[in-house]
Order: sequence, then structure tokens, then C-alpha cells
Amino acid sequence: MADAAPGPQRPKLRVAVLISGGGSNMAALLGAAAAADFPAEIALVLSNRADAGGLAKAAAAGVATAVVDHRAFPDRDSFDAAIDAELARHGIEFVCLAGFMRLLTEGFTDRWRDRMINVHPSLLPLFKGLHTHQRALDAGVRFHGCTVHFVRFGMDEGPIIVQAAVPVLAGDDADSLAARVLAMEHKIYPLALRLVGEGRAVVDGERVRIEGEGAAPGGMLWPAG
Ligand SMILES: Nc1nc2c(c(=O)[nH]1)N[C@@H](CN(C=O)c1ccc(C(=O)N[C@@H](CCC(=O)O)C(=O)O)cc1)CN2
Ligand SMILES: NCC(=O)N[C@@H]1O[C@H](COP(=O)([O-])[O-])[C@@H](O)[C@H]1O
Repeated sequence: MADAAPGPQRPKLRVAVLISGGGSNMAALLGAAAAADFPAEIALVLSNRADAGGLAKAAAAGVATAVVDHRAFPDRDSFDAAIDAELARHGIEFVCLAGFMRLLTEGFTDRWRDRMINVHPSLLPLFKGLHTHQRALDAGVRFHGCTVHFVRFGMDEGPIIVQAAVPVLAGDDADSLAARVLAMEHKIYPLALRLVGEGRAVVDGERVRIEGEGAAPGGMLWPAG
């Protein structure tokens, strides 16, 4: 089967993952990238916090790491310029934000337009920003979920690539809901990067066209009765 890999052999996309914390989404991307037919390689894991748990996970997997601490810079422009320099140093072509908790400048998001994606723990455009799980509970929605999108300067406003929905269960609190959503993040982020790397997630204005999206699942209702 090895020679059945789909399509002409593209060079693997050279990717950096930007984190601020534990890095479970980064680890999911690393795991997916271990597959021979995965169209991207994780060449760098960069954090704005030296105490981010994800740095040790990346180092243990033999991936280069870097720390660019936002507190060491007088403003966002110089911080973003330092990140850019590190990305250039590693020959990075594409950026994945994975729990990266700094708002990036317009200059940075324009330079990386349609070459940078982010995972957000809600069904965008619902619940942009922080504390999404508690806000979903407070709103009483029956479905919640997560989104991988291309990044624009406007927070959580970029074109959507993949989403996953989960039911909100009686007795859920923000932690139990976050855990159910996080498990789906670990599925949709590798899928989104594969679609981008294979050239099947095509940005068309502020929408993404998925080429060969496959059979759609049936509708879901919740509660069931
Ligand atoms: N220009 C953009 N920058 C970022 C985006 C984006 O869509 N456009 N996505 C975020 C990720 N994110 C939500 O998914 C997010 C990250 C951080 C914040 C925020 O309010 N950060 C505060 C600091 C918080 C902290 O340090 O803990 C800030 O930067 O002042 C909101 C949403 C990544 N960047
Ligand atoms: N607004 C951005 C945001 O809230 N991102 C969220 O931070 C968590 C990082 O977890 P991880 O470090 O284990 O990947 C993830 O749930 C991600 O969706």
C-alpha cells in the first residue's frame, strides 16, 4: 500500500506550532505527523512562556523548541517581530496556533495570511474569546464544540476549516465540558492540517472550500427524548 499515497508527492509543509501551555493539541499534531503520508512536518514548537508543559513534550519527541517571552518586549510589534525571526531561522512555511494565548498584531497576521491556523474551543462564531465552556453552559446551548480556522487580525474571525460538535450533558460543569471538547480538538486539528497540506482546504474569500469532503453525517438532536 505504501505506493498508494494519494496524488503527486508534495514536499512536506514545514510547520511551527505556537503554544502557551500544556500542548496536548501540539502533541496530537506531532502524533499525526508521524504517519508517512502526512503532508506536513512539525519542525518547531515555540512558546511565549518558558514554563509551558508542551515544550518538554516536544523536546522528548526530538522537535526543536524556542521560547520568545512576551514580557521581555516593550510592545506587541517587537514581540511579534521576534517570533517572525525565529520562524525564519527554522525555515517555517506554515503556523499552527495551539493554546497560544497572545493576540497577534495586524502586521503579523497579514504576513502569515492563509498560512496560519488556530484551534478555538467553541462552535465559531459562537463564544469568541476566553472562558468558552462556562459561557456555553450559561447560554444553555445543547451542542458545543470546537473549530479550526485560518487566523485573521479580528479575534476568532477567520475562515472556518473543520468543526466538531459535542452534546452538553446534564450535570456538566466547565471542566467536564472542556474535556469532552478537547478530545474532539485532538481529532479536528490533525484533520485540518492534513486538508491544508494536501491542498484540499482552499480559502475562497472569507470561506474555505473543502475539495473531496466525503459523505456527510446525518443530523443530530439533543436531548434525545
Ligand atoms: N490577531 C489574532 N491573534 C490571535 C487569534 C486571532 O484570531 N487573531 N487567535 C488567538 C487564540 N485565541 C483564541 O482562540 C485567543 C488568545 C488570547 C486571547 C487574549 O485575550 N489574550 C490576552 C492575554 C491572555 C494571557 O496572556 O493569558 C492578550 O493577548 O492580551 C484571546 C483569544 C491567538 N491570537
Ligand atoms: N482562545 C484560545 C484557546 O482558548 N485555546 C484553547 O486552549 C487549550 C490549549 O490546550 P493544549 O495546550 O492542551 O493544547 C485548547 O482547549 C484550545 O482550544
